[in-house]
Amino acid sequence: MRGEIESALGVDLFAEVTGDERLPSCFEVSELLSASVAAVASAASSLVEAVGLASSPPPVCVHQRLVSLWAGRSIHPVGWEMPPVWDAVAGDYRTRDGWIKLHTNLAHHRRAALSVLGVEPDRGLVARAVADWDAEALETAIVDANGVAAAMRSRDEWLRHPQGVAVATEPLIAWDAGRPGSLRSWGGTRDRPLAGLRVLDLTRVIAGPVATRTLAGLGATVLRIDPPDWEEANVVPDVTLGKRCAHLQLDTSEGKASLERLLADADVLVHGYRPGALDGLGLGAEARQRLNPHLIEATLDAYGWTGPWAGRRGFDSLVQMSCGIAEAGMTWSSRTEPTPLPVQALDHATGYLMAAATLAALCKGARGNGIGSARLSLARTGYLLARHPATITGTLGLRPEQADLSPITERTPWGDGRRLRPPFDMQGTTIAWDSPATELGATSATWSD
Ligand SMILES: CC(C)(COP(=O)(O)OP(=O)(O)OC[C@H]1O[C@@H](n2cnc3c(N)ncnc32)[C@H](O)[C@@H]1OP(=O)(O)O)[C@@H](O)C(=O)NCCC(=O)NCCSC(=O)C(=O)O
Repeated sequence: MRGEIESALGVDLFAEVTGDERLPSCFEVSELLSASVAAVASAASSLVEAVGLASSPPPVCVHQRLVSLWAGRSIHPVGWEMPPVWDAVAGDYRTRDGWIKLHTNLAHHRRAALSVLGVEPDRGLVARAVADWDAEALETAIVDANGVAAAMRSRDEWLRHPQGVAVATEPLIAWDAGRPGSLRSWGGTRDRPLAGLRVLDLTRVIAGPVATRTLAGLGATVLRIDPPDWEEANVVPDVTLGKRCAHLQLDTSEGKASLERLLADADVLVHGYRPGALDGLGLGAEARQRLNPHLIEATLDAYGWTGPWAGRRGFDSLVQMSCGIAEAGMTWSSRTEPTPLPVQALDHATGYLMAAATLAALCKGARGNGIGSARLSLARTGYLLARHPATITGTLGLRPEQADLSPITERTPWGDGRRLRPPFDMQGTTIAWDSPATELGATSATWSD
């Protein structure tokens, strides 16, 4: 696993991983997460050397227990509660011939699923309606209605499916051809290597936001943009740590002009709208390059960049259903219903790998080797994990102990909280977040107040 990540990234994974506690799974989930964070740590250390902040890459150390805990909830509220992870309808339902997962956390996706099923948002009504469908037919109908759902497939079925075939031929990290050019000097320090680096964040829910949260932990200024009506209450306290978050209506001329100004002054763009969505907003690759020839990009999608499902909306939990992970979990655990990974590991690993790819691209640029951008997908990360069945049964639960938590109280808009300690260390650098988690749209759409 480390070897594949190393060659995809083009950086030696020299970070030491400490601890051997593992999450329970039939796949090497904790190993995947640790290797992805080792990629971040190793690339960050290489960057410190590349930009002349140290004469050699500083030692880096990854804490497997903390990495695994970060894949659950990273904030531990004091006197308040995190909203539930799932809305009232989301979940696995029995079809005539198998299982389907409905992802209905976002209101427009819920409307799409319910309109296909022709029922009100009630689990019992949904279950009765789903039972009259075949899984793939319902999946297709919901996707055609711009919703999100995934039928449960076995790994063999996925490897034979045209999308599974396409994903298997994609690289873990697809680098573009690169272009000549130099980076703007952002003025990082040994303590905070990314201080002054501007990261524009057009990502949602977990995977992309984990990438930008990781860069913020190294000192980057991260500005996240969302449409004014976008809401992800169940993950916001976890993923907005260290970021500025602003609203922009990008399909208006003022909103687009604001984004163009932000893009022109950015160093990095991390995005996770569906492929083609930025083009639809008049901000396709050429336009972005014209606005900012120095811009490094890291992008993700759900199901890969080639094949019939390239462009399909998706989430980690759906990709796990499609690619055989939920079915393998069911057999392994002797349960009678789809059994996903104990955490949304495809999201977290893909997010860390996007952060690592950004750091590797900065390294390359700093060494005068041009400007490059990377593309990743949840499905390709899933393909990596599914080839690594666990040989040791993990037992780690997701409840942290006091020693796992930072002693500092984080003051959030929802109340005080304690954040997990950082999942890795780098000698001479403070891994920390300069601001607490915040509501979406809380700041102005500018690089500073
Ligand atoms: C997350 C999504 C499922 C959300 O789907 P959708 O709600 O249908 O969003 P889309 O990205 O397709 O965007 C819908 C449309 O809104 C437009 N759009 C986007 N932002 C704006 C703003 N600020 N203003 C105006 N319009 C906007 C965008 O251009 C699209 O236009 P049109 O193109 O004209 O429709 C999808 O973005 C996606 O599959 N992303 C790639 C994978 C990913 O990041 N998944 C979430 C992480 S996984 C995860 O965290 C998890 O498992 O949990």
